[in-house]
Amino acid sequence: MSARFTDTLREAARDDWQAASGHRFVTELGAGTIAPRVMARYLVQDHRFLDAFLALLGAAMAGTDRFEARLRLARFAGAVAGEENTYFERAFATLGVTSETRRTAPDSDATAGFQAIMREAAATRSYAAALCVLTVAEWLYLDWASKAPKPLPTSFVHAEWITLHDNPDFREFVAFLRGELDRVGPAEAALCQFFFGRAVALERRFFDAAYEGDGAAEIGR
Ligand SMILES: Cc1ncc(CO)c(N)n1
Repeated sequence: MSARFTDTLREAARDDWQAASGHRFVTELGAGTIAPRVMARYLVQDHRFLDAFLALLGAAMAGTDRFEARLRLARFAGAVAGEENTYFERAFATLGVTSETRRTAPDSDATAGFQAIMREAAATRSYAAALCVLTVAEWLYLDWASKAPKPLPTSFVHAEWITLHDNPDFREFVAFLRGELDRVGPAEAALCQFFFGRAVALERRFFDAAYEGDGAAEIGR
């Protein structure tokens, strides 16, 4: 039995994948022990990630060769723009993150790296390249979220960040992305390896960044 294309991509990025999905951030989130300033710093950066992510979804939507795929991507974009975005607003209010902080906190290197790779993937006009970055982002989050200990932590700030990435619709969307990448990726295998591997490394750095910046970038308490 030959391995799926997406399994091959993940295997090639194995070290960074495991470091990200087993990151301290994930462990502390699942236990509900994460420091509020770490969670706040992460969410401020992730809200910016979401902006670039939506733009990349748009590129995939434009680039796909199938109507069914365009519909699926569009439905997901609706969920991200809707319920996921309101989570951020409620979490910022609960954590006491002001609009001033959200506006003025500098981009972390990982955030800037994600914005750059997403723009780069969109600029290739390759559906496969866009799919690689989207697949890493969603599959890796499903991976750690589905392993979170039960019962979930009591604060919605923690619990909802887990359930947003571990629910039947999200699971089905990851299966869709993988199926699409298995279908169109092999024709552009080298390009896919290039984007997939860098995106996994950025996921790891993105979690690292939540624990850095106890200086000028410090927010919260
Ligand atoms: C950095 C990052 N990767 C993946 C996801 C899942 O969409 C997210 N919200 N943030």
